[in-house]
Amino acid sequence: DSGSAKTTPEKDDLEYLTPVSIGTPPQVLNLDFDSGSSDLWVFSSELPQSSVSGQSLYDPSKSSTAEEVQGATWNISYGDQSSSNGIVYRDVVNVGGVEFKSQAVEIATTVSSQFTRDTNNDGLLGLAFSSINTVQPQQEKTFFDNILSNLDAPVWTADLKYHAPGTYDFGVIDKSKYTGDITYTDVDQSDGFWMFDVAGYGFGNSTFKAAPFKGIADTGTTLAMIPAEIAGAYYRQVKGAKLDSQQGAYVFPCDSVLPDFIFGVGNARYTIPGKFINYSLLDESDPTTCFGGLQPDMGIGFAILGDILLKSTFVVFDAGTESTPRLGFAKK
Ligand SMILES: NCc1ccc(-c2ccco2)nc1
Repeated sequence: DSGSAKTTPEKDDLEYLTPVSIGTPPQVLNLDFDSGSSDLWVFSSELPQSSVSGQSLYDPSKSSTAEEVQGATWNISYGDQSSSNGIVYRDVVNVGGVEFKSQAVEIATTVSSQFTRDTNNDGLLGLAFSSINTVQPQQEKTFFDNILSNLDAPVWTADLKYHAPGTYDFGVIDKSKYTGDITYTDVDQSDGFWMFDVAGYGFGNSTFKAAPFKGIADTGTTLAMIPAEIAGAYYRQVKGAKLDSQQGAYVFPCDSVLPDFIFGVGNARYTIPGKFINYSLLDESDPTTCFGGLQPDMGIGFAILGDILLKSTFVVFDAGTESTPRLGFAKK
């Protein structure tokens, strides 16, 4: 098998939403594919109306193939302090033409206010490792893990774009989506993430610094959270940039010309255009102050390489054959 699904950015590329068919007859929900977590959860008919504001709801009672997983529950909280929890069904799930007949579909009975406010996001589809799936008492597998043995190649790929739709592919590496060679690097899955070594960085007129740091490839995070000293050095190149202590984030005059940011994978070098790093207005009411796409990580011990970085490349998430997973990066 192989398949391809179009993914569409919300405003400012806050997140990318991908249609997923669930159940019989198919109920289509737009999910946030998240390589930083491992639960497939959806807004559901079991939520109180006060928690729903326009989202599409999965209703298992309307699916002839839905079966409740008796006694199973789930409960997840994310780095942005959002959270959700509920109970578990199994049902047919189809992503871009690739189908799994008994995927754990975790239906939300509670969602935090951030999710309620995010009106186009109908839930998340986790693509990190199944070892951090939150279902109890028996952990469930991710969609990728479930379909892996049926895929023509043990991979999924992300081709995210700046302010434009992109694609998530499963089981195939589409040569039309990148240029040059793919540079692969080993993944340490011990924390359940796609964690790898960034070989170093560079920006503006500074030369590339071979100072490696660990990071996770996280399609479900908007920005790139990098070591604080690197973020500080980058914004010192931007006239008028400052660390907004209230936000704990760098802001700068919106008319700033931001330097490109270079990151290394192995011997390869990739460029995040400065344009991508001029992420958005800090506040709709102040058109002069903008918010950076590169921000300091919160000292959690690794960088979080989210969409700001990923959208500048074509990324291969490779489960590997002798189960040694790896990440591939290519220019595009
Ligand atoms: N990194 C996973 C993730 C994705 C989306 C969200 C989210 C959307 C609206 C509110 O919170 N939170 C965490």
